[in-house]
Amino acid sequence: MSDAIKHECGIALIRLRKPYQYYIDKYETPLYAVHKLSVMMEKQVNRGQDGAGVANIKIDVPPGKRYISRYRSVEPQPLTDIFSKIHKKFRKGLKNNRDHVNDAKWLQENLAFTGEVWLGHLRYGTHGSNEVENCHPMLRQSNWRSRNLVMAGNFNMTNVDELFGKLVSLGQHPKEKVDTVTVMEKIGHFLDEENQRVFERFKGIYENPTLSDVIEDNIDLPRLLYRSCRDFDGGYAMCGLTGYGASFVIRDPAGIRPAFYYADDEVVVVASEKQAIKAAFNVDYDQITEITPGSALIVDKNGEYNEFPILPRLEKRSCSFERIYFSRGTDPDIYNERKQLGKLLIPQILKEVNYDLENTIFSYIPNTAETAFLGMIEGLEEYLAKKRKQAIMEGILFEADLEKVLSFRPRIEKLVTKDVKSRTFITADALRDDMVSSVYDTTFEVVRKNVDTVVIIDDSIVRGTTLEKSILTMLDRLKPKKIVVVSSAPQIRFPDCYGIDMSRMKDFVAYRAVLKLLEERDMEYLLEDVYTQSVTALATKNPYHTNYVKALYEPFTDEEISQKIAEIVRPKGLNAELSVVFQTVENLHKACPGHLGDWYFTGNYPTQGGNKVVNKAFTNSYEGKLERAY
Ligand SMILES: O=P(O)(O)OC[C@H]1O[C@H](OP(=O)(O)OP(=O)(O)O)[C@H](O)[C@@H]1O
Ligand SMILES: NC(=O)CC[C@H](N)C(=O)O
Repeated sequence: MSDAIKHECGIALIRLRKPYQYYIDKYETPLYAVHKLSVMMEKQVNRGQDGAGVANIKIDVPPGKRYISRYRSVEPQPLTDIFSKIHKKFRKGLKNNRDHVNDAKWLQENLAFTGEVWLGHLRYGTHGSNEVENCHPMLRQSNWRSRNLVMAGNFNMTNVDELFGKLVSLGQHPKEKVDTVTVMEKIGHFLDEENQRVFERFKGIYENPTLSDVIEDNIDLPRLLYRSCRDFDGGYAMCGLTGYGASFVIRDPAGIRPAFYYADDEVVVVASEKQAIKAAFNVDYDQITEITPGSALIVDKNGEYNEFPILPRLEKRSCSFERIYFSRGTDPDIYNERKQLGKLLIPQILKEVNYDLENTIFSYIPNTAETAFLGMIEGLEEYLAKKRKQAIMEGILFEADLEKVLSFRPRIEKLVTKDVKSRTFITADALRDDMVSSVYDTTFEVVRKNVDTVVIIDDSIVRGTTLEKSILTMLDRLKPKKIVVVSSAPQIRFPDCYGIDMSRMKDFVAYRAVLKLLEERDMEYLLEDVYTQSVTALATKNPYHTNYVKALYEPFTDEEISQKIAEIVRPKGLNAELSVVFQTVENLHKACPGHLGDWYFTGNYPTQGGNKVVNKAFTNSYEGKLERAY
């Protein structure tokens, strides 16, 4: 049994900018923020199904009263679990106090989850087990309000071990090695220092408890974030709430992980996907802004907000896999990009079916690939329109021929149905084989036996399990002459380490194809060369400069690798001819020009840590180790 491939997480932050009473009066409910946060989180369930958490901070609560509330859950439906608990708290609290239902002061004094600052998180764990203790938001508590920190993030650092080492060298004694704790401790350490710095500055001028307020007003969050994050190497959108109610979201300098925000005079909200903000607040898309890479959106204690540049920006390399598969496809930009991905594949597909559209049926593997399929059909229509024009321009003599040309439509069928609306990709490998083989169903009596070619598009082929364990055998029962599998993503060749947790080389069917090619062509010495180079580099102080693994792919063309992939995923006993067509990296960039992060396809990592991870992933695989590379 091996680990599951994991994804990124989802974040949702809401800051109420008006007094709590305002929302009760205007929206006639004390649960305005609860409702909005639950919608934002529901719309991001695609980003995390391992667990979830919600934290809430009340600003300006008198000493002795609780002001931080939090629920986390790893139940099968964590959001339902959390939000039903919050609702229950309200029901219980108001049971004998119905008169107070619209009384903000009473509610804030007597009930949890009535604060102004909200943080929600959906988790796909990448570090640490799937237990409630590892769910975000995490708390770093103190009796000094301004030293409290609540954190949640969508992140993966390539250098967590180094970061952990630095904490130890600072004299800390962390009780855990979970990456979220490491990152939070780092920010927490500098929050403590910042508190101390401001305290030293004002201690002779103000007396306690005024001094505490002065500290809160003078904490320099951009400075503290710079000091904390300058050593981070990875992809991240990290959210933090301070005990006094200021909040921040900092995004990595290459913009690898997504983060968007919207603000008006009532709220400031942040989410990993635009669609979550749109669904909860129904604002225009052009009012939703991307947080600038390397910057932090900071909302102060008074609700004033601003973006601050924190770290030197790197070339923008936002994750393209978000666009291809991961994010919700209802975001209009993503929808169009996915359609474009399908459309751009048309020349390769036509070639593969010998331009014989009469004997070709087009279909898709649900769910994500549906949009690329629509684009593919649009591309076919455009191709046919050109053909018709050409026929007319060239002058067709017989009416029947012209009729045929004009009325011809591509043959589109829904051949595959997915019975469960869940993502198999994130299921543990051992369970996934079973799940994948039973989750799809197929339509019979549409394909003309031994005559038709079936072209079927999927968004991506990673391990090839979906094809091998299910789709191909199923389609073969329809007795097509040939099956052409089309991937709207290029070949996934290199590990990801910035969010989508694909860290083992042998998981990738493209890598397995290359191993076979090397073996067949007596070129296995290349493996040894790359191993020696990687081991040598990893032993030095600077293992970051080269991705040696690229050299293994270089001797082969994309087509040779695709052909070998087709051989590998071909189930025993398959009768149809089989070929696999992948998107080119060039066309991927054309379709998603704002998201040029393509390291899993090209090996060009957006931060230096990536090269170390890939070399390590390779040496692990070469030595037969199953452990992760970062
Ligand atoms: O090559 P593999 O390793 O099998 O992975 C790729 C498959 O995994 C995903 O399906 P999933 O069921 O997760 O999601 P979807 O319904 O959103 O397409 C994706 O859409 C591909 O079909
Ligand atoms: N997918 C993520 O962003 C994971 C966050 C963090 N690495 C965790 O495992 O909890």
